[in-house]
Amino acid sequence: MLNEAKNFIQMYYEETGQSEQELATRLIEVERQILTQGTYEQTLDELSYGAKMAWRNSNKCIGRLFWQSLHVLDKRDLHTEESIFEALFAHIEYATNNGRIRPTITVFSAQDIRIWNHQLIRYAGYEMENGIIGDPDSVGFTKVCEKLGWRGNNGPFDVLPLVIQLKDNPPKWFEIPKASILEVPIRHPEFDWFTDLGLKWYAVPMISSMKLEVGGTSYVAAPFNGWYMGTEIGARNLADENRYNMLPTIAEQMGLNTKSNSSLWKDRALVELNAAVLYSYKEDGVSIVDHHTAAQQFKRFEANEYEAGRDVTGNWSWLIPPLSPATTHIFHKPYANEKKTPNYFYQKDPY
Ligand code: HEM
Ligand SMILES: N/C(=N/c1cccc(CO[C@@H]2CCNC2)c1)c1cccs1
Repeated sequence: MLNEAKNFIQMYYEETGQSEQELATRLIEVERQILTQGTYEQTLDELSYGAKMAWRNSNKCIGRLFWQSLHVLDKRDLHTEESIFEALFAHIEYATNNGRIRPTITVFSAQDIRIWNHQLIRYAGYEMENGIIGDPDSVGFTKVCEKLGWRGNNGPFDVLPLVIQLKDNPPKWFEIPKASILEVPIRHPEFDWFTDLGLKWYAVPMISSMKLEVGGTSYVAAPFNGWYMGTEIGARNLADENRYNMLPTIAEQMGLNTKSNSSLWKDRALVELNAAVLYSYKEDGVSIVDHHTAAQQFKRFEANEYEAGRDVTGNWSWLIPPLSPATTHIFHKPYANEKKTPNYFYQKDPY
């Protein structure tokens, strides 16, 4: 830990232009804390900058241009389920901001707290005799919630409860108040029948299953949000066969020949679904970015990093969008997938 701490503090002080003297003083204090207590407490500034560096180092993220504008909420002093739930509530409200989404992370104390949700807001999935209702991706976690006593309405868009666990205590669940959950009904700019599909999605993606590693400290409960890139909803969540699988229905409504691959019915349905998602979010004033704009922003990120004398690392297969990937510059160049820290990492599910 001492080594990782020193490397991080060194990098942080150099990047933020603090003096050699300040660096030396801080390093002595950090070393003293680690040698006497086995760990050290990062200052709010160190933690805040570390969380931003972790975003900058996230190889799979196309949205990294805005890494310096991350809002960091320090909740390392909370140690009861109720206070933590309140803080998650506050995160949802603050990040949503009535649609003008603020990229935000809330950092809870480094140990003893786990959030069981994959995302703070996500739809339930129910396995029924003749198929799945809701989000198939959520079937496992929905069963866990039902085992804890939660009951949904067996609907396609039931928002799951927040589930948090302190130490080895039994996990506790809390319903998120409906007023805090901003959703967007999906309609199409030309096809009036689109509304009748009854599709909607939630405004803010808030990942709560990853850990934040900064200077040798693992923050295993550190939910973070940005805004969506439209393809995540339109080309995956509502399109994948093992998600909401909407392409056949949309193609039929469009009058396309779904019996022949070469009619490109899937591709035509996919484009209209993605156009509908972008149209709906924009009309409701909810932040979203199309994949072309996101790629251009990523190109600016690459230029900024070059100016700063840093190598850009990336995971090509994740950085290219799932719709029209070759229309972006990303598709046509390689990226080194080198893992830098600070960063966000997967961790094993607590259930
Ligand atoms: C501000 C708008 C943002 C946009 C549009 C954006 C976009 C994306 C997209 C499209 C992905 C791929 C997701 C997938 O294919 O399932 C991704 C991955 C990721 N993003 Fe961003 N992002 C944003 C902000 C952030 C922020 C604020 C953080 C953290 C502070 C972040 C950290 C990550 C990480 C860690 C991954 C990889 C997740 C994994 O490995 O499963 N992003 N991002
Ligand atoms: N737009 C986003 N998209 C995602 C970012 C990270 C992860 C995910 C969901 O990842 C799941 C696991 C692999 N694909 C789906 C989505 C953001 C979420 C939080 C901050 S930005």
